[in-house]
Amino acid sequence: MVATGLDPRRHRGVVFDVDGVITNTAAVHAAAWKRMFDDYVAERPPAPGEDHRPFSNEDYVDHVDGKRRIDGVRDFLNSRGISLPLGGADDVAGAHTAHGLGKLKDRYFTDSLASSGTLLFEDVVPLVEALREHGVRTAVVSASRNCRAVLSRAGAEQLFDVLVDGVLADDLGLPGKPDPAIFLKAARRLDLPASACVVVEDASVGVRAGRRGEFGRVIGIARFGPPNRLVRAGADVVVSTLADITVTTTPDRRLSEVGDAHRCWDEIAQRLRGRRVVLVLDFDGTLSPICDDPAGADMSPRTRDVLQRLSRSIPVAVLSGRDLQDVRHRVGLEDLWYAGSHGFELAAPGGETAAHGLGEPASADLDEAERLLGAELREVPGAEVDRKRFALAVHYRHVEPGLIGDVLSAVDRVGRSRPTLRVAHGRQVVELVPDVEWNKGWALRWLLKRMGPASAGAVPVFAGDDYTDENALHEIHHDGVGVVVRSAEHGDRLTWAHYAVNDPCSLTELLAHLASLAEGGNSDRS
Ligand SMILES: O=P(O)(O)OC[C@H]1O[C@H](O[C@H]2O[C@H](CO)[C@@H](O)[C@H](O)[C@H]2O)[C@H](O)[C@@H](O)[C@@H]1O
Repeated sequence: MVATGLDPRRHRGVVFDVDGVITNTAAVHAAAWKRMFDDYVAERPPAPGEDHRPFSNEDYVDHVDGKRRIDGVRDFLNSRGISLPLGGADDVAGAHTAHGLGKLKDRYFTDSLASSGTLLFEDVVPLVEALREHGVRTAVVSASRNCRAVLSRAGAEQLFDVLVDGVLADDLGLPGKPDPAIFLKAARRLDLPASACVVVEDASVGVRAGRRGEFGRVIGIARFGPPNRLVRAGADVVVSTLADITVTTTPDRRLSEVGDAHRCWDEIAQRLRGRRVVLVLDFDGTLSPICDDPAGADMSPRTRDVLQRLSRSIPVAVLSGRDLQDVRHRVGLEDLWYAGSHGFELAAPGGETAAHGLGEPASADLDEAERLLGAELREVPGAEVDRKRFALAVHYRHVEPGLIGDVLSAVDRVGRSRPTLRVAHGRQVVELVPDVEWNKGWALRWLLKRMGPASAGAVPVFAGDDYTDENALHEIHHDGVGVVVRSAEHGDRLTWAHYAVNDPCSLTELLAHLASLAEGGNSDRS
């Protein structure tokens, strides 16, 4: 299991499940279920097709954990071939109906709650305080109708900004997990879109609900067992304690301090071996060496071969600042995913394109900026205006040093005068991009969600060279492997990367090792 980071600039809310995530009550629930089911099946006369073995931990995890009480009764009994009338809310505890058994379980639970010791896990308060310091809002969500009582016993009733519990869910007629309704209600009460919220869950049904609700990130927490079931359910990352979740905004290592990826290959291979891997790569300065003419950039045949080979074993995407069709054409491999304009649009293997729409409102301002800057910079020798669908780049690699300031201020002025645009910088290039919360990091997650089942729960590996790539390196800092391609232009700047290579050629050789690893062959370097 790994540590993971939340970035308050994009994760503006965190929605926690209660039992097993913030309170140590999963075991109390499990014991209450077991006592009720074991007594019931022991008394029930044997019948063909029915399985009367005692209720186990696996039964708790597979059929009951995270669900509404009535769904838990029904799903467990179904799994044993036992059918029971549903009954009604007025049934007495212990009546031989789903409602009656549910009520009995609830009585056992509330009786043991009264005598339980400390309920709040000790890693909860430090994380909630760190989130609050960074302005991240918090919610608790539970299918349990006892949620308020549990929080009160745990002394945590006032800790969170929003509470959505089983009582409210029933009043509103919200379906239980894996339907995401209860999580979406919490996001709405936080005044945030689901994409800006993180779900933290210990139950498979809850992880599935987070995914179905398209939350920004779904963190599984497996406090007492292996992470696999949560990974299978679609968790982006699985931690073993909330202390593994950090709230961070700045990198703390320089390019010179990051380990050479070739020398650290054994360590990288160890992190990736036996795991599913998704590879996302920047293009200019990463796959293709930087050259004087942006139109002349190309990948070596060797790099193309290695990418082709990789794409046979793992999903591979190229995520570029270039226009989508431009980068697709330059790489020229059909089986890859492509994202262009810094991830404002993408193409699946075969070419079907999609855009998430965030760039559209900026289109008219980009057209106007293209017209204005085209006219103004025509007189500046070497300045080159390069329009992509959702960005406008101005290259100044060939502008004499004394005039570069003029180019930068012209772009800055035009950008500032257009409400939908902002300025971004790259290698000898300044760009106007849609002024929305979007960058290569968000684009990387967007890609991963669309790359199909092979990318769900996989370890993301990303390589890039430029400032804009740092957003993607940051995004995967805690659950992936990030490689930066060093360059003299970038001196010794800070980076989120875990490893570095010296140039695109060296990256290609690293990717060749990755291909061997993905093919299951001997990936050790000779
Ligand atoms: O995200 P990327 O794939 O790295 O694209 C970033 C920009 O790359 C290109 O410009 C850079 O590469 C050129 C060719 O080597 C070089 O001449 C230029 O100075 C670099 O900035 C591309 O032309 C831009 O559109 C991309 O935004």
